[in-house]
Amino acid sequence: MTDFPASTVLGYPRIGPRRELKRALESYWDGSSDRLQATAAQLRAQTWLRLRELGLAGIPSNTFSLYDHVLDTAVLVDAVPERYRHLPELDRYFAMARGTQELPPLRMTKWFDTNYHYLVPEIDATSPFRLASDKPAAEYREALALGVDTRPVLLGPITFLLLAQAAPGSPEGFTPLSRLDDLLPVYTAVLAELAEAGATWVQLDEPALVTDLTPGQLAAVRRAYDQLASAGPKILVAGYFGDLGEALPALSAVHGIALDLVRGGLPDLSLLRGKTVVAGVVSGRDVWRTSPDVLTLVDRLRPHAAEVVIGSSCPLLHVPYDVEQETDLDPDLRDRLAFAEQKVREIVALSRGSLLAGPISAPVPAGFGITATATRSPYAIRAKAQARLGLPPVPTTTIGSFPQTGDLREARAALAAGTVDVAEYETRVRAEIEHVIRLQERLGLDVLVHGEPERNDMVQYFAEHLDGCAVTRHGWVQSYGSRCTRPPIIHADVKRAEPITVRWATHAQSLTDRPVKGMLTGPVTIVAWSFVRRDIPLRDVVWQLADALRGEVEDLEAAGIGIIQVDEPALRELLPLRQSAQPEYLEWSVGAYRWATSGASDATQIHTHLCYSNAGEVLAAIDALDADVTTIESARSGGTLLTAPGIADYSRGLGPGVYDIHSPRVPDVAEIEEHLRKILRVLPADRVWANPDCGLKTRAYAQVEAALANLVAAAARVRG
Ligand code: MET
Ligand SMILES: [Zn+2]
Repeated sequence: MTDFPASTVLGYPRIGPRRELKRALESYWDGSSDRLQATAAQLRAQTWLRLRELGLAGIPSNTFSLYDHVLDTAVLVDAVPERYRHLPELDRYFAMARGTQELPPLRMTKWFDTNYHYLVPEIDATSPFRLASDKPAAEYREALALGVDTRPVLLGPITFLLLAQAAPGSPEGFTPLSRLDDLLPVYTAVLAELAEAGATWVQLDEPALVTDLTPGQLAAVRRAYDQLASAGPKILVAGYFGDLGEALPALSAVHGIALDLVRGGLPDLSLLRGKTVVAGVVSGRDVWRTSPDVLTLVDRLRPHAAEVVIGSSCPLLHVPYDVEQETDLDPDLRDRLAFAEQKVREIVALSRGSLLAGPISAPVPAGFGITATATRSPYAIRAKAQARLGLPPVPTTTIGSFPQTGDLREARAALAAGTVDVAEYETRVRAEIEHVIRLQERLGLDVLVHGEPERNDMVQYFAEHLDGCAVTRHGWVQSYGSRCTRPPIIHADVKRAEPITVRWATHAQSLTDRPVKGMLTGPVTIVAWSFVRRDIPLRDVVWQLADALRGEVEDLEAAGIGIIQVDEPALRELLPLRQSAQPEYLEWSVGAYRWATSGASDATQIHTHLCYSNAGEVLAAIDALDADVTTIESARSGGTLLTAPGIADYSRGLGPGVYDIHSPRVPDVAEIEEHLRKILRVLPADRVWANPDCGLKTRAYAQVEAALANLVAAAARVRG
């Protein structure tokens, strides 16, 4: 019995090979174009037809989203909070995604251990679910009209509910998963609609099944899939980013399972009997070529399953489109790479037994590992030495970046195109730094920043200046909505050839008497937001970066910079999905951070910054970082940090963000003041800092000036 196409991917990038979706969204939002839906349809068609042209047999649909697939699912099942309901359809969708001047958006957080962000659905105890959109069936029919019979993809009900949060005001102890039985009829209805439209297989994405589940949650998995398996189409459950473990037996009713064989191992093979198995052997999480050796895994599966299909380990959402566009990359490196398009070719070739071995591992010396232990003097001693900074109670500061203006982007493009030389470009950067310093002085902030105008991106900038890292020109990966990043590729041992940030920081400090914070990106974050070599352990790469940054910290200090921030927003992101692996990770990641920062003298104030944290979850690790001051996202996460157990005992400086920077909305003084007062009820005034949730680079100057003026005013009020 073989009825599933022989090769497939679980999903594909959707931002567009030239970021067409980004452009279409931005011009829709600013009202300059109404081509959004047309562009979206074009991108979908282009993807289906391209995948077919590449010879892929099983082509997915409904992997497209105007903003986020979790948000799409909330809209699909009508899990729309009351406050957005008065808005017409598309405005409502974007209000949930981005907020409006009146309404904050849904909370946003990271999708498992990736750098993709999803919007967190709010589920209450009683609002009925109903099928409120025909997006999956409409996209299925759209593809069919082009002659492509696709496999619709839905976010599975378990992952949807586990990622959701209880709506504000829900009864004590309420969990969204308790609404599963109310939700399943809606899924049954979508599946029936898809069957009716002609779909034979439907893929349900359930990455939450690779995390630790309680017996009650596992029972919910079984209940859900026992029911959905008979809804009409055949069901393929995709559990990616790890091992399905205990969840696999609970999926006994479904027709097919997609296994992530890059992140996870082979499961108990007896559980695959009679099933279609998609062998996810081509990695959707890195950019390295696949070896034909992976076919040995496929051979191990074959005798146990009804059929085995070659596939990607996860949706290809997290890799760029096409390595052929990277004409500037060193050809030896490029030969070792595969982006989405190349991965599809690999999958097709593997399914035909014709994948050739290519250069795979790095032609570089083996990495070195550092495992030094590093400590600074006790905090009390440091705090005394740092009193020289003369800061007021509740000092005001920002997280580092100021708006990246069109001028700056133009200057960078001109530099890349060679129409502006380095000297001219740097003159413009210096002028921008001066502008940012003057603005902060005018606003009355206490600890200033240089604004990061020289950085296109907080990770890429360091990758450009470190040996062993390469950057791409077109390798964009969606981060959220219209936002993309170009993850660098760490392909060899990392070394710092010369100081990276010192001249920008010292220029900024030369312009003012107030302290300027030096600004570095931490080792874990650089690794989390890059594609990393596979031939040495991740921890060794992190430690190599930590050693390079340690040199930079020492150089900044020697150049007279008294406050140095080492950002680790991705610390939690790399936290292994299974609890059993977390302590080891935290030990080496925290150790690397301390190695990077512990060369600083007592009088130098070390800051760190975290976001997307569910900070309560990693409070012990934050504490172990031993930074003098930690600024952290809080407003956007609804202030949950302040109720985290142990928060009152946190003994060093803490700046829970007082407003969300992801939204264009300007917070007023009273709102910020209220946030600060809440913080001050939990923490003593001599440890509290006033700052936004995160950097300001995605905002416009008008918003930033207004918001920071209100921040300074609010801090002044609480000081009194
Ligand atoms: C995602 S964390 C950002 C930190 C960085 N220093 C900034 O302000 O942009
Ligand atoms: Zn941040």
